[in-house]
Amino acid sequence: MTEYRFETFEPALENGAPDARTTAYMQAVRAGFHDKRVEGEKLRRRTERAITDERVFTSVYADNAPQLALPPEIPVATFAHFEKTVNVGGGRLVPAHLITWVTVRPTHRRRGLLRSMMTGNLARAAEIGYPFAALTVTEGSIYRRFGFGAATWYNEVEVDTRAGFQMAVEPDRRVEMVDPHVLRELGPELYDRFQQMTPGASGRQRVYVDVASGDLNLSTDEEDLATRAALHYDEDGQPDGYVSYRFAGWDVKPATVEVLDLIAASDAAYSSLWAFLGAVDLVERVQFGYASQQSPLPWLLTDPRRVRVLAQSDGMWLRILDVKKSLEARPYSVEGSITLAVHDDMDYAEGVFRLTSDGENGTVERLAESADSAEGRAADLSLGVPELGSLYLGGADPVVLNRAGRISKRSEDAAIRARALFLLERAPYAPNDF
Ligand SMILES: CC(=O)SCCNC(=O)CCNC(=O)[C@H](O)C(C)(C)COP(=O)(O)OP(=O)(O)OC[C@H]1O[C@@H](n2cnc3c(N)ncnc32)[C@H](O)[C@@H]1OP(=O)(O)O
Repeated sequence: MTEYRFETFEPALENGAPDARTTAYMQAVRAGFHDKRVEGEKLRRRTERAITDERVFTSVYADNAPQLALPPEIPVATFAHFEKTVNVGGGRLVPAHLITWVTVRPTHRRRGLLRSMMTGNLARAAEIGYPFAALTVTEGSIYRRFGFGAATWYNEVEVDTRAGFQMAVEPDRRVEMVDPHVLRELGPELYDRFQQMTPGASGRQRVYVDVASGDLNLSTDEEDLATRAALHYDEDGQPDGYVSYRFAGWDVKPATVEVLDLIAASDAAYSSLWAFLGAVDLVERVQFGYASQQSPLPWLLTDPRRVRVLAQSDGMWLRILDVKKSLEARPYSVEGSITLAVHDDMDYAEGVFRLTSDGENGTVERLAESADSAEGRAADLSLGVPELGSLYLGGADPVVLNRAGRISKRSEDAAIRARALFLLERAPYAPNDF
């Protein structure tokens, strides 16, 4: 039987190049996601970004490799975690444990390596005291078993900008084109303002700035000279939003602009940036992969049918580790109280909890250790920890989850009361993966 060795470490550069352990890890991740090998300067830059994001790597090594097989220094499985804040509503930014770069080599899959890495990692996150962990997924069927539930969603949209594109309410159009490099500094500043006003938005990794500013084309790993950018200015002449985009090429029909990033720290910026995109000549279509599901976009246009949703995707999945901390961290906008019986196979969130809101803050009292107790049987709602993750930012509707049999209610109006309690000022949205 293969023996496995687990090692957790920080990526590092040595004499300007990633050290051997980091290089081997990065190559294993690339292989796990079917990406080309990267070497030299490109590998150094990728490693630098991981260091900037303060990612912590876990590698799993197999103890033996037959002749000609990949050498034992190349991990057979990888995992990474890092900390970023997540807006849990009302501009409250909570440090969260983010998980990424989970791969297992095909010849070692389904032997429990993901399970080992995940259970060990979540245990450490809970011990440190994170209220929740989060990840974005390649497949929707993997992470529920570890207690994660989808909590934010986004749409891939395309907008028909041919003749006749018209704004329903004329925006201020205080938009100017800029050298995309200005976003190296300005992009993160504007993103911070956007994050502050957007429930579900998490601190973003370095790669998003590099793409928005044209420093990185993800397909070539090189600078992208096709990147263009525009800023919106507020009444005082200060930037409060940007769009970064590229023309898809003359071979693409209809002529298309691909939005790389669109970050608006005001509604005026949002509508003026779309008005700008709709006015780019020789272009018939604008595509954006990370549009909010409940954005004002269709309402901005005289013809809402010009916005077509090409795909819907779940974004961030949450794993509540501490029910009391999580529910008390977020704000509430209505007064009320509800009891929740939460089932958690991994035990972190198991129990019966009473959430009471004064219309602003919530307090949580733990009524019983087990959801299968008498208190649990009397609770208003009974649900699994993944469903609690989905409800947490107000993104999933408890009435719908109840209809799907994913949560059960003990009192007639419990799901409707939960809906009102959990709703935040905006639908949760994060314009990125991690
Ligand atoms: C946060 C992120 O990084 S998302 C990226 C995830 N990675 C990828 O998609 C890369 C390609 N896939 C892989 O590398 C691997 O197949 C992984 C990481 C998804 C799974 O790794 P494995 O070591 O095979 O998983 P492991 O053996 O620990 O399985 C644990 C459980 O998950 C289940 N499982 C594993 N992969 C999948 C899957 N793709 N779909 C559904 N269930 C899965 C297993 O059946 C097992 O179920 P059980 O608890 O009922 O026994």
